Amino acid sequence: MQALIIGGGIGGLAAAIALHRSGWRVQVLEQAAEFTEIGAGLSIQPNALRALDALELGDQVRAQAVTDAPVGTRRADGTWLIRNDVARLTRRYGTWATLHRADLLALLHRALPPQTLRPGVQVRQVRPDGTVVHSGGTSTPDVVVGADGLHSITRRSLWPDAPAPRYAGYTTFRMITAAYPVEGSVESWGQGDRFGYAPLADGRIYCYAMVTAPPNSTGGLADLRRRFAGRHNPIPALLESVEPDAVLQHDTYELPDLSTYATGRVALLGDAAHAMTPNLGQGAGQALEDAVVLARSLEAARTGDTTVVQALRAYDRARRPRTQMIARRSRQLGAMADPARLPLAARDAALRMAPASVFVRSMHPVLGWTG
Ligand SMILES: Cc1cc2nc3c(=O)[nH]c(=O)nc-3n(C[C@H](O)[C@H](O)[C@H](O)COP(=O)(O)OP(=O)(O)OC[C@H]3O[C@@H](n4cnc5c(N)ncnc54)[C@H](O)[C@@H]3O)c2cc1C
Repeated sequence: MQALIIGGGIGGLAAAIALHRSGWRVQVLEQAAEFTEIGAGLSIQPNALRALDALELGDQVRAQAVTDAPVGTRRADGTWLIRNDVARLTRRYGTWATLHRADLLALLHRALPPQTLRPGVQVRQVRPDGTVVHSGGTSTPDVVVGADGLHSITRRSLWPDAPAPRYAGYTTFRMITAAYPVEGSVESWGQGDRFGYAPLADGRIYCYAMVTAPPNSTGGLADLRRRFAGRHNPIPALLESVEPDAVLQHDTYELPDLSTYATGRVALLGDAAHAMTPNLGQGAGQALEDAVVLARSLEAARTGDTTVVQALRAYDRARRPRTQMIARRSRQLGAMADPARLPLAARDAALRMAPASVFVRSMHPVLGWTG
């Protein structure tokens, strides 16, 4: 039984590992000449780490990550909005981790035999019968997995009526600064903007900012330094140490809910199925969960106990409600930061009325995945 995976990002490589381990012949087609990730950090929440454990990669991730750093949320003046008891959180939900995206991708890449990976091959069309037309010819595998991201050609080929990605209302900046002492993994909420920082294992700091703005309207590092100049420490210092070409800036899009993640012998996975806003740090985590569940659903098809079509329907039933719930919660959390929707005073009052941690509470069913 042969599985063809379109896209070699975190989701595609994780799916390839899960399917390869359960006995499928796997090919990953990746349009880029190499399997690479952008220069940014990644939060691995407890549920995502459990999915990596299911792929037998959790310990390698823990070894390369900062785990269970103190987490909290500050107001723009530096006073604490939420300060979490990390020991309690870890006991309740499991370990948190932050690592460099490239380290995670390299680790996934190493777990696959080289002959499964085909970089430099671009998919041009996926036909309803599961035939994949690409720059290297055509392929007719037993199952096709579209793990090709927000602008998925798999989705555009076979879900022609699916709604287009929509603008989430803010620009996102990501950067890695030089080593700097920080108190843990912190988010600072201002009016219409947020700034986050978290240590990486080598002492450097992964930073991100989200600024409410119309699309194509914000102007790079200079803008960012001006905007956060009066913010509490260490934010201005972190921004001073950033090299201009280390800043990744892009308008943030999310995918409206699809009515199914599977059609015939083709399934969507990761951002191709459910690209979500980054507020809960769950997009890659959900792609990892998808990969584990997809391989389990397809196991019965590999052994002949069910058909691929039925197995992919089971995958869709298992994954769509959860991923769409998480996308909704992530959107709601992002809306709290938008002063046009919730003025600052009302937001802080709402947060004060929920003293434990609205963030952790909103994440409770999200983190609770047991596979
Ligand atoms: C600002 C920001 C911060 C985030 N932070 C976090 C976080 O902390 N934690 C977390 O869990 N998630 C986070 N996410 C979400 C996470 O980055 C994504 O959900 C995840 O990377 C999606 O992985 P993927 O493999 O589904 O898609 P992608 O990473 O988009 O990979 C798709 C791959 O398919 C390839 N491809 C596309 N089209 C074709 C084609 N036609 N032919 C062949 N190959 C093709 C692409 O080149 C690419 O390699 C964040 C997202 C953003 C925007």
